[in-house]
Amino acid sequence: MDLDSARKMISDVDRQIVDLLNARASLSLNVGAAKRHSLKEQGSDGEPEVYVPGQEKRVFEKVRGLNQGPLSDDSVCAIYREIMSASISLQSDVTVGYLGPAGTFSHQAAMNRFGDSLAYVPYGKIEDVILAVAKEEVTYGLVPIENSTYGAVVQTLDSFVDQPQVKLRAEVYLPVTQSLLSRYQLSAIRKVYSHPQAFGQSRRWLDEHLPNAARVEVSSTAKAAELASTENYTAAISSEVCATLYNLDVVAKDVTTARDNTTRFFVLGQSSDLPTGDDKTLLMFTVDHREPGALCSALNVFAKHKINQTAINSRPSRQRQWHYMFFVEIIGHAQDANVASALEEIKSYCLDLVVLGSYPRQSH
Ligand SMILES: O=C(O)C(=O)C[C@]1(C(=O)O)C=C[C@@H](O)C=C1
Repeated sequence: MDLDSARKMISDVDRQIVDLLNARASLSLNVGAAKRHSLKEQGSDGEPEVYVPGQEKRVFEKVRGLNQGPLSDDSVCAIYREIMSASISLQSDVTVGYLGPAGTFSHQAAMNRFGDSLAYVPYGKIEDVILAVAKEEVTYGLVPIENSTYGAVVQTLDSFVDQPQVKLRAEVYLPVTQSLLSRYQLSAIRKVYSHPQAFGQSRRWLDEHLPNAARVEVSSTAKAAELASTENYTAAISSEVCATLYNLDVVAKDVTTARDNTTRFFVLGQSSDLPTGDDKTLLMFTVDHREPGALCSALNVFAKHKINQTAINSRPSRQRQWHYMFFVEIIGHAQDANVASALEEIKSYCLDLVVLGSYPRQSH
């Protein structure tokens, strides 16, 4: 086939693609209308949930299965990410809050999950993102919950204690590579800015290569890059995206201690999604520590109902001295029969129990 004929045929296919995209978009408007109608029938005049992670997971699985190439599955999914992003924005003006400024890993995770068609709102602190969701200032919020190298993000856990009404809607995994960014050579760097999590993930590299540089903690890795772009003899542990955004050089690429360094985020909203058959649930509770074995009795309830626990974290309760808030993640949806009965039973061992939400399990 010659060049002109190939381009002519591409142009014909483009016409069909645009028609099909718009046919799909019209159906998405029908979906939006149907959601509103069913809410009204239930007696609510609230706004329906536009972002439905369970349905998106089904769409991605479906298109992967349909794909015969030559496009890779990842390319097809990236295109579908944008199709569904546009579909969400047609149904409603959705805003997503994240820990800013632009270029943070939270920003990248939010863009990966929601695509280009939505409005993103940066906040200075994780607490402020969660508060913005609680006050319905934004439709959804995205916050980091744990890093595979450095562990739990305690600001997020503590903010759940302060805003227990927000609901988890989805989980997102993002591979994270930290780099040293600066306008200076390694030997000239006197001070390094970063977020405590990023310092934790690259401590060994810094001990070895910049043992005498002061380490100054700031609210995000993007903020660190912003500071390194203005202050003399400084550097930032940050992402390569920030090198471009803040006009810095990548002095050392990938200074992260562990390979496969990954951060997990939660998407927060006003409600959780319906069960998909492959979900996880995060609970938060305190137990009366004067009762011998109280925590053990509570956790045993899950074993009894054959429910797998995937994570446990604790934080000081900040209400009763030497009491702890436990965060337990289990396999299953709060509406699954076995989980619902376990939750009923566990209440008798807990001083307070909050189901923070259920969300479709994502591979990572
Ligand atoms: O099925 C829905 O609930 C939709 O809103 C449609 C749709 C899609 O375009 O496929 C769009 C957004 C949701 O997050 C999931 C799917």
